Amino acid sequence: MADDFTGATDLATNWVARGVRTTVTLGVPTPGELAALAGDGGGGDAVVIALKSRTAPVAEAVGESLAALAALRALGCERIYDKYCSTFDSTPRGNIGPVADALMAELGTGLAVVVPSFPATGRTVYRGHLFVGDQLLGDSPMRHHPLTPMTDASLVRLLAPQTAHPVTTVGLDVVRGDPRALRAALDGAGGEGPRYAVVDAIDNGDLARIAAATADHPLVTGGSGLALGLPARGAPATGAMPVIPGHRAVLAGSASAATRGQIDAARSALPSRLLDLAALRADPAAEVARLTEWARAQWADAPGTPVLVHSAGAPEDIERRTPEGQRPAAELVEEALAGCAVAFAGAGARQFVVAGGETSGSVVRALGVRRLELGPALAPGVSWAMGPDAGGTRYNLALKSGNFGERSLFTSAWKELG
Ligand SMILES: Nc1ncnc2c1ncn2[C@@H]1O[C@H](COP(=O)(O)OP(=O)(O)OP(=O)(O)O)[C@@H](O)[C@H]1O
Ligand SMILES: O=C(O)[C@@H](O)C(=O)CO
Repeated sequence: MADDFTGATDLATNWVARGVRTTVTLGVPTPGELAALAGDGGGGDAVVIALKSRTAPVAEAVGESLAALAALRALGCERIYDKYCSTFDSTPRGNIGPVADALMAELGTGLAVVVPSFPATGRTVYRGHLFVGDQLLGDSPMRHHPLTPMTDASLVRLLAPQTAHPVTTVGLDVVRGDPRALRAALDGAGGEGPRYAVVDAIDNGDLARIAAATADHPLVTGGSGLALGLPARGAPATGAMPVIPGHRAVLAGSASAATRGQIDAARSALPSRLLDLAALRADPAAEVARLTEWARAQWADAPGTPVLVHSAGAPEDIERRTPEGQRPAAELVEEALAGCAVAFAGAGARQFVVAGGETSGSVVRALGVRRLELGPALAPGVSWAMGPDAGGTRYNLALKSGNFGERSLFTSAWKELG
């Protein structure tokens, strides 16, 4: 299970790359959807349930995660991967700790590894500290995140306030040493109550060692990198994803540095609009209608051209304090981009790149898409996918984590769709 929608396709991308046939469900499957998944052979070798729980109230995040666990068990899943952000996005109150505590209790396991490392995207863990490229997490642009500013890099200090269980570390020397010593360090059978082990990993070889040592663990937690540690089961398990013809749009509600770079690179090539927070506060529906008229005009002028709607081209666009008596910008932006998705779909858009996990959650829920099959990969942790809404209208969706992808992604992604 993943705590946001881009995280879900990120994990699925890595499993698919290792030859694991993977289905993504958007939200906890209903009994009917579970029956359909079971009928399709359990959805493949793995199922990822995408939640929108990263910034939800703690009790809601725990409740949704336990519901996801029940659904996965009903499908016969024996090993659970609790996927959170590779930059450990959370607040001192949660939700990473409370969710993992609840999963450990439910699964009756004595130890859960904590492995945010994802070297292909620059996330590495050394001596229990999380790096983003060359910077410690707390010095990286993540310190300015609108919802979960990350101002420390010590995973022990970040996790400890979120859980009553001890948080221990396993150093790179142990990871790279005798596999029996690594297994022993990750043995949760001590009987002293549950604990966490933050495990160092700075390359994919380290992740493979950790994956081997935890192969019989009922629960692992981390970013998606650990999935790359699985032995490959053959060629990447992408099916032949159908390309759904229709207009194209990029909806970027991520304010992360990589997304801002992608917006900057795309603005000279694509027609673009920055969301106007004042106009959204005055009349959100009218603003979405204006954007839709504008998009229609762009598609009429240049069929096949993607339009770009974004909420933060520069750090100054990020509203850090909500004006007295007003709705928070994050809520307005998510609602507006979800509204654009529905209205653009009504105008014939079928291919969307969506940037940001919370944003993707809002957009995909609004479109009513509940299940995705993965297609070609666009970048580490990012793939095209295809999913239908309740009425059977199908979409190609690339749900891009805020900090993932090359600068050119918003213009280059479309090549994969022909
Ligand atoms: N200009 C802005 N001012 C304040 N908040 C904004 C602004 N633009 C976007 N936001 C909000 O910031 C949040 C960004 O979160 P989101 O998860 O979508 O992106 P991200 O954190 O960059 O991506 P990911 O979680 O995949 O790393 C959203 O709730 C969005 O509505
Ligand atoms: O792990 C990551 O960095 C991403 O999948 C993510 O969760 C961003 O929301």
